[in-house]
Amino acid sequence: MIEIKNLCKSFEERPVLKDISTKFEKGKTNLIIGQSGSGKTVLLKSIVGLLEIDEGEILYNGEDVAHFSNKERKSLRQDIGMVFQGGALFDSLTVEENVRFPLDMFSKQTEKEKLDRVNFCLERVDIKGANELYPAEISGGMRKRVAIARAIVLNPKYLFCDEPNSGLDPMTSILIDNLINQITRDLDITTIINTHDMNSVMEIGDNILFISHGEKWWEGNKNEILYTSNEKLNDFVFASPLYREMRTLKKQELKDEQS
Ligand SMILES: Nc1ncnc2c1ncn2[C@@H]1O[C@H](COP(=O)(O)OP(=O)(O)OP(=O)(O)O)[C@@H](O)[C@H]1O
Repeated sequence: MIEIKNLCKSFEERPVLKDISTKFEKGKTNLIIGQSGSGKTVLLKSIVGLLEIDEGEILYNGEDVAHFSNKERKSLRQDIGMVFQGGALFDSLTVEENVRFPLDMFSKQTEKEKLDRVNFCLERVDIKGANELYPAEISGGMRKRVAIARAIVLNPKYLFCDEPNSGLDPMTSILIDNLINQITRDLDITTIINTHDMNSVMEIGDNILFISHGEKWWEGNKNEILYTSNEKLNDFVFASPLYREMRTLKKQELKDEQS
């Protein structure tokens, strides 16, 4: 589990995150949503330690990272898998080399063990026979799968994904969402996803944090969001007639399940 307490972050005295507290639970898909520029990426980067915070606490399994020794920080870094916006694969490396990269950096496994692990992870994300291909030779959806395989190759406890569906068609987005959701449960890890995708919100949001202008406005799960009276959140999530329609259908589905 990851907990943040009273987190504040400014850039040149311009506050970007204002006193945010929340918990991201283990074995659950935690989503951060909010308008463009609301502070989602800054929050994610602060949690993984890519940005220094001004105030507050970031606790991994109850331990404040501010008090970690260098050794503990290094160990935490290896427990973190990241799927960056756009995938961020190395263009000059093959699919296999991309996924093996963290193993080459951090593990002392033999070549055979590394190859077995790479193939296991590629199979886990449903990619077979693409080991020798380069990122430019595969589709956007496959590149996301490779990025996920690379993110889980070191068996992380925490998985961070920044806009994993950006640039994907709706069908592929659903497949990627389901894959991340399933991996989160199978590996029992803490997953945090930044997203704009309202379909993700309604399908895989075990825990949803809504931020606006750097402030926490709402949190809850994918069922609770259907019934929220929070005006700002409603305007953001159910702005389009399509999503309002989807909300009606989902509410009916929930009623049917309960009766
Ligand atoms: N390194 C930086 N220096 C100065 N300002 C920054 C920096 N990084 C982010 N910001 C500012 O912080 C605010 C929040 O940015 P952030 O990237 O977190 O938004 P976001 O919610 O992730 O947006 P999007 O959905 O478009 O990716 C923006 O106003 C941005 O300009």
